[in-house]
Amino acid sequence: MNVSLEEAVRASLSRVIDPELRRPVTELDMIPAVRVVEGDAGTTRAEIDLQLTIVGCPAADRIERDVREAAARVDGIDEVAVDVGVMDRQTRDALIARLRGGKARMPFTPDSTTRVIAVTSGKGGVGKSTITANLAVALAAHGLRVGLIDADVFGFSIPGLLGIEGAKPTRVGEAIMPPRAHDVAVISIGMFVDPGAAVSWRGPMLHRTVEQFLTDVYFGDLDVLVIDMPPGTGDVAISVGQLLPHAEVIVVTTPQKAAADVAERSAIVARQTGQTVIGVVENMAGLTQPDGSVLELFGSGGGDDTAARLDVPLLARVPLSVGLREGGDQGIPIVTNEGDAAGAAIRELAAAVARRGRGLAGRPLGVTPR
Ligand SMILES: Nc1ncnc2c1ncn2[C@@H]1O[C@H](COP(=O)(O)OP(=O)(O)OP(=O)(O)O)[C@@H](O)[C@H]1O
Repeated sequence: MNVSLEEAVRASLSRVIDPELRRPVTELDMIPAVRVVEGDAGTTRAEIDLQLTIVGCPAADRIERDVREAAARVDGIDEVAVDVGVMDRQTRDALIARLRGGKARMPFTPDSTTRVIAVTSGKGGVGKSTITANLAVALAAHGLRVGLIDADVFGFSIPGLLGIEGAKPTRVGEAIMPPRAHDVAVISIGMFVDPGAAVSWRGPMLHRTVEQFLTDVYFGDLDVLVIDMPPGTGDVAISVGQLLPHAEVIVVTTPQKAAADVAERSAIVARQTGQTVIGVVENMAGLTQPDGSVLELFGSGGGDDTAARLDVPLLARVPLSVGLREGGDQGIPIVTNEGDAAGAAIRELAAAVARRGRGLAGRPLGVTPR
């Protein structure tokens, strides 16, 4: 037994990160034992016990490979043997409880450090989900830890927009591990229902689903949680309002006057629940043609009009863009493409949102009563 080499192997393993839990495997009770022994022909062999959180862990191969490589990098280690097993239930439950800080309750409370940004619209088809998916990816590109909840239960489209259609969350005990795409942890009702199935739930079921997404999904520590709201002012909007009264709301509208009218209503519902409307995004704004003229397919003025009526800033004007639409169809967010004007507008939106920081809305002020 070589104690200092064992310590060196452990130190190297502490840099192996579980891709789902986003923590070092050594902090996750996944490495119960490291032994350094003399191998055949006088070599020095590291023997590592690796305990995965669940049977059939989708990241198993990657974790095992990373563990093997990390141990092999240690000076003085000639061979590595990894014995892969699975945690017993007690260890797993204790781990999940520890990760959640002992909290079985919703972590996104007003006093948490995670900003919640709900993206809403008055009516469907204005590009709310496309803007939300791109905004989340652009915020992650700023180095923020970002989660995304697709609360558009009846019209979920986020998995497709991010190129993870068919991805399933992993269950670790009671906790649900969200799939990741473009550095964003994503959960959607689309991951739980059969492909092509229509969701036709009533209010209490919708409320429970939103609650479960907020409570049972393990997002880890997030800087920002972005929520793709269903269009309009229905049950989900009210549930999110009750569960997340401190959320900041972005209203998406088109330049059309009729869209601006209904957009205002969704903002009013948000305000009634105590949420703060931080601004408006005008989507499908004028498209610059090759000859330099601007095609205003949906008219103009809807964004400014909505912002003025709500007394909030117009945060971005996102032009009509073939690239944005194609990117959505292909699951490649346009913000990853430097050349597109719509992508640039959403990146600027993300920069403005990131700059804004978290306001005091719904937050305990920490004033000591006298
Ligand atoms: N700026 C844009 N330029 C071109 N096409 C766009 C733009 N924004 C969105 N689209 C397209 O418009 C359609 C509707 O977009 P999206 O699904 O994001 O709308 P939505 O408001 O979320 O709708 P719903 O709430 O009904 O799900 C999609 O096909 C999308 O690719």
